[in-house]
Amino acid sequence: MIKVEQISKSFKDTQILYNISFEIKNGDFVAVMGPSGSGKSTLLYSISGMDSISDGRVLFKGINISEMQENELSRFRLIKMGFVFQNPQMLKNLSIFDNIILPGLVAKKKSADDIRKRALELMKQMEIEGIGERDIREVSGGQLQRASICRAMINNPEILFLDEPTGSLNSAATDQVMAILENLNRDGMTIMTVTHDPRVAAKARKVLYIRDGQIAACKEFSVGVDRERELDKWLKGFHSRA
Ligand SMILES: Nc1ncnc2c1ncn2[C@@H]1O[C@H](COP(=O)(O)OP(=O)(O)OP(=O)(O)O)[C@@H](O)[C@H]1O
Repeated sequence: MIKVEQISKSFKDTQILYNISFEIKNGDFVAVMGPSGSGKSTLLYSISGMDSISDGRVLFKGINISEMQENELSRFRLIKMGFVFQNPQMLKNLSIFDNIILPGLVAKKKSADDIRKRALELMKQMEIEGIGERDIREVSGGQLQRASICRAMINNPEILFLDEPTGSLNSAATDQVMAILENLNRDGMTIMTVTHDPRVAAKARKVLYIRDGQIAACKEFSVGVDRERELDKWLKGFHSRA
């Protein structure tokens, strides 16, 4: 689905990403791990076109998104990609429900009725049916994050990008978000998430370890293995080589 070809990224004179290449296949679940400041978020934003790249290219189903003009790219992102951040970026003057449907109304791909139906379906799936009319300050962090996932899914994107989706959540809320991601991926959603949490990464099928702006290692889990154990072993070995 996404081919990342030798991308580099600099902010002014500082190079952050070096010559990164990899592929995200349809239905993949990729977790990006690595030390703080290694370039994980920059990688996510560079691949998704939220940030420009300095070199290389990103192909989304063969389309070179690195060459798109900003207005074309923002429409492309709105329709094809869903985004979830560590701190849910919801509008304060809208209810939870209105926040969820907003990208649907902006995209105008479906009628307002269909968008509302889709929102209700998603809220049911994420088990937050009852909170639609609430203000965003009247729900828990976990509920708000689940609402952000609904919002990210409202236009039926082809890929979901998440940046530390559980970073501000307690352990129960983290479990719920992890279960949601696992279910979405099982239903065919392609997912790429940046995470510090090995439990979240263990839900992925593939883990990229970024160090100093490069892919230092990549782990693909075989079917049926205890992923948490495998990942723990892999990360320990990796840290000892560091
Ligand atoms: N807009 C920006 N302008 C300049 N430098 C930036 C910008 N965004 C990120 N950086 C720098 O790029 C480097 C990588 O940042 P990035 O946020 O990608 O790291 P990360 O691996 O996601 O870190 P963390 O795990 O702490 O979130 C850091 O040194 C950061 O200071």
